[in-house]
Amino acid sequence: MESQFRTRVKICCISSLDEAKLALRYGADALGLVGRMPSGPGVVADEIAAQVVRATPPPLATFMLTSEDNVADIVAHQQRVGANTIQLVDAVPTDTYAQLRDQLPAVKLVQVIHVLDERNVDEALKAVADGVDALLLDSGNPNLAVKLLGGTGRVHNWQVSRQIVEQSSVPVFLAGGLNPENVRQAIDVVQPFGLDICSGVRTDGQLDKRKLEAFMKVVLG
Ligand SMILES: O=C(O)c1ccccc1N[C@@H]1O[C@H](COP(=O)(O)O)[C@@H](O)[C@H]1O
Repeated sequence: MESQFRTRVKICCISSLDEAKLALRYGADALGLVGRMPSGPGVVADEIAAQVVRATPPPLATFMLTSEDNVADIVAHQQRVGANTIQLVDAVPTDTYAQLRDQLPAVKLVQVIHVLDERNVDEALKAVADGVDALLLDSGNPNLAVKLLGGTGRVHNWQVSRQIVEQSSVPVFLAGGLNPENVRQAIDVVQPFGLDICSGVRTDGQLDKRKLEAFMKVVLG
């Protein structure tokens, strides 16, 4: 993206209609609904995710996080939830994006890249070349025996993320360990299109109004 009006915010790990309303009241542009995962704190039942999707007005986005890696399972997940955006949290075969576009033409595709080192720059640019609508750079490690695909509460190497932002022709979201204290620096260093946050605005797993307000104040001014 050459320019942006302001940094967009996705509030992730939404677990109820009340959390969705709170996030939207404080200015969220998108809500994240975490599907079944091998690990992580943010999973919500498909029925609740579908309720949140139905209650979310345009032009706001609903991101369905899926760890499924075959097209039929991803499409089935989307049809249960109805989200307008699919966030693929694991690597998928090259032709997956084209097949998803055929079957779900109105749904946007966001590929997560787990930033470990500079090799992830090529991985990110390949996903762009293969046809994703946006990238989301998160912390985690998909190479572990039990995959760590997000929701870590940890930051990664933002210099690598900055390189990806500079070279990507599609919008890039930054995630991983963001909070009200470090988000200003994250924006300055990485200059992402959008931010994505889960644990940094939560207390004991619940969306925390004070942390959310503090986070949004830094981002939106
Ligand atoms: O939250 C989870 O349980 C989760 C599990 C597997 C993949 C992604 C998950 N959440 C995503 O992780 C980012 C970063 O979380 P955090 O801010 O570091 O806690 C979050 O925004 C979700 O997109």
